[in-house]
Amino acid sequence: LDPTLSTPEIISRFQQYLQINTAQPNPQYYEAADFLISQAKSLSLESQTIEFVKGKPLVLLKWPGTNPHLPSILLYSHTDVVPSEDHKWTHHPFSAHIDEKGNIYARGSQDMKCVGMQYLEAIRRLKASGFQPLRTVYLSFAPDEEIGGHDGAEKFYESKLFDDLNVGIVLDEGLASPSENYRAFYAERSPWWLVIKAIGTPGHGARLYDNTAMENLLKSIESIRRFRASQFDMIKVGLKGEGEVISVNMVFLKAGTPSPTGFVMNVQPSEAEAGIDIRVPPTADPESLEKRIAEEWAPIARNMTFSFKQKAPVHDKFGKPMLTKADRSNPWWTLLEDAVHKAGGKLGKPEIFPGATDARYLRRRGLPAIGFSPIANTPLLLHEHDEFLNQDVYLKGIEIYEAIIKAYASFAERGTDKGSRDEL
Ligand SMILES: CSCC[C@H](NC(C)=O)C(=O)O
Ligand SMILES: [Zn+2]
Ligand SMILES: [Zn+2]
Repeated sequence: LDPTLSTPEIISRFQQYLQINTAQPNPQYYEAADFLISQAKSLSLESQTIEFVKGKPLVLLKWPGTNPHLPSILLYSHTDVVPSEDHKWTHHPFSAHIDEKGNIYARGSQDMKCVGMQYLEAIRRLKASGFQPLRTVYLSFAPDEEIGGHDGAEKFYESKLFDDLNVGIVLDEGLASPSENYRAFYAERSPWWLVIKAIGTPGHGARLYDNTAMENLLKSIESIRRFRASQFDMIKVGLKGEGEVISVNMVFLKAGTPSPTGFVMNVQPSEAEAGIDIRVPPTADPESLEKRIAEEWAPIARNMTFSFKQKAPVHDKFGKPMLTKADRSNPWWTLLEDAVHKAGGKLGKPEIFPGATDARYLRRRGLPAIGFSPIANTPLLLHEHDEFLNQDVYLKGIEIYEAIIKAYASFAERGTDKGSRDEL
């Protein structure tokens, strides 16, 4: 038996990848790229490293299919991870320590170094079994997802190089599921990062008068809170899923007249500002939200202005909601669902990803992507302390990908294989 397929070696390779410190803001991208290329060599995959931006390598691997005319499969992952407060972890976040339960502790163990390595391990098993892909399978390991993907996925998906890959379907990250059902995502919400600013008449802290900046801002905050509650209620009563409502969360408040000892206590300030993280589902009407912001949350009539730190499009470049079909009219969805079942897994109802992933830069072009991380029976710990993945869950995920990649790479039909929009 091939020793590289033994459990200790599989787990050790995962640990090696986890131990490379690719935390923002200073990810060791070249160490990660070297490791991935060494993995590619051991699997006889073709590899190239592309730096759309210097110092930020994207590693692209290729397993050529026997029919290069068919659209290819892209297995996508990002190599960077979010920072961690090391001293608050039970085990150091880059130790990849395995405890007595088989839980592997590391930043990136769920988000999403697991997925990147599972793709490779699934290919290792498929190669060992003698499987030959009909369609070409690409793997991309991209930088900077955690800081918006502008120097990674955004440039990659808009490149001529990407067009030349003739990609038919992309798999990107999903989320861990605490139940036995895997989660799969057919869309995501668009981040709108809004800053609203009120100005008003400054004055003595003891006076009651109208049109202060604080009062003006608080009126907006009240209105925002009512809207937030109305959205949250739809989740609470089970009418909508987490990704199906517009979420609105205050992330900063800025006001006051600074002094060397803190804030001046008896002056009402002339300016006050709030930052709001808004997530807009693809099915929402962006124009009515824009109207709400301009008329209710930051009306000029109340001396308010607003600006966006980020306002990701809700619709694709054809003006359609950015959705990948998640039903049996999309063969890629059908193949995924059937493969997961065949490998002994269960899939929950398809969902809208509540946060942002690199897949938005692809769906923006009207192309299909499915968000999927084969992590069941596991608490959702992405970006949290003590992020871990159990080694049995990890190994099961490899089997799941083995089934998916086999099904995707063997899929012979063409013409029907664009899963995003009817027109394609
Ligand atoms: C908008 S860039 C930041 C991306 C980040 N993604 C995740 C998955 O946490 C987010 O949704 O905030
Ligand atoms: Zn991620
Ligand atoms: Zn993340």
